[in-house]
Amino acid sequence: MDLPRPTSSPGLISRSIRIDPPTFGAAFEALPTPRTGWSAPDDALVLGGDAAATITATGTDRFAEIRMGADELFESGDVHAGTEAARPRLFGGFAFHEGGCSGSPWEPFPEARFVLPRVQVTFADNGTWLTVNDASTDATAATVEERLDRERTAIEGSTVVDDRPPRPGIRERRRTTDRRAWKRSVEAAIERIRNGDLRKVVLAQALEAELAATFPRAATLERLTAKYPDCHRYWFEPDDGEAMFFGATPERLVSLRGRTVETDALAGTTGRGETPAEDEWLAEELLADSKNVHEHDLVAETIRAQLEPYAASIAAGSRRVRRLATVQHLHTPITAELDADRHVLELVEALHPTPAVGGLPPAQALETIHETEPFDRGWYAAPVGWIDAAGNGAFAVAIRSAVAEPTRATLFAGVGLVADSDPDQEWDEIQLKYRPILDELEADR
Ligand SMILES: C=C(O[C@H]1C=CC=C(C(=O)O)[C@@H]1O)C(=O)O
Repeated sequence: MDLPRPTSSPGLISRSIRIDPPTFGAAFEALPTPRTGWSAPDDALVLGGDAAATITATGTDRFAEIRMGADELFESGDVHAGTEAARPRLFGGFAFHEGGCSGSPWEPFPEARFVLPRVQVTFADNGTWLTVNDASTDATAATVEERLDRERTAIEGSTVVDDRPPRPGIRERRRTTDRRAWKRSVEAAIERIRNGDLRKVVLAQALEAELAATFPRAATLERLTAKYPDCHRYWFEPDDGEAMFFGATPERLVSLRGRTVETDALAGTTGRGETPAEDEWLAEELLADSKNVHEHDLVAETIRAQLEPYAASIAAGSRRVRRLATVQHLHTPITAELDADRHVLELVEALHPTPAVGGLPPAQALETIHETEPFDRGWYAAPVGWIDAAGNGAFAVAIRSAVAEPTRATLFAGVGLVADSDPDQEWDEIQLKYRPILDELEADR
């Protein structure tokens, strides 16, 4: 952890001011690297640049280590945030597996990494805010305020025009898993399920796309942000290298505010129709389909059971259909009141991986994933989100995601398998789940 701070230091100093709203592109380009971003249906759009503090961790204790680092960072501070959305928050995520992030394209990504942006632009309901955070020993209110003035000049004076470069186009595609290998893997998993020691497993694939032009970061993220307002959108540039992990996920892992918890069971999928009537028909069919309902209910029941040890009460809504741009999912919203004050990372650790991305029983499912998938999941399908000084936070499951390098993108998508899954249908479902990112890579026609 990189937090030099003697006891005499005031700790974290944070100052915010309201600024004239820059365009997304101007703010993104003006921010120092490595950049971080977060946007959710009930939250402001936050763009972060550089790090006032970076907390990393590895292994089974990674959740507790990040929490200890956050508690230390937030222990004392001189904070004038101006608005709630601009208060100091650590943004980051975890690897799916402990010991993950070994192979390409994950080398630059630690197993867990959270960043308090040094410079942050927050597009909130009550205006656009510029924030400077500093946790170094020589920081004073005066140096932070001077930096804020300089950053304001840089962002408001940014000459970046909002020219939205075209989508890059794809020169070549490479799959980690061809159709034959996929069929074999799915059949083996189904056999294990039928033999009784596994109830459900989520198997994923990766797709590497060589791009015909440089990946346009700002334009892609701006388009994803605008196109998926109902999803959690996120991006993380690691300290080293030129990679960026990003995506727009419909799946919330957990959010905690005070003692109120909100989470979602999201599993069971069908496509979108050509017309509203066809959409409706597909949705009705999904709600009545026993394979999808079983796949979904395993997730909803497990989330409830995982929350139970922490909750004074839990309530689940009715199973419904959540319609997204390219797919429709079965969705059960779940809320809980905690029995005591807790940190959001306790809940993240208890819930990850839900059977929407892992399986049941967890140990057998993870073993099947390890044995079957010929690539490293890295941060795919893992928790990404934020934590604040009070231990509140919001985390999403990083699906519908990719790692972008200057001229290459690696996309990830998975499907839940139960006893009566069909390999061909599951293959098609994976192709649909690549769409949100692929649509941003394929050349404009
Ligand atoms: C694992 C993924 O989706 C999960 C979330 C919703 C529906 C799912 C399904 O129906 O298989 C998956 O459990 C993915 O998109 O990579």
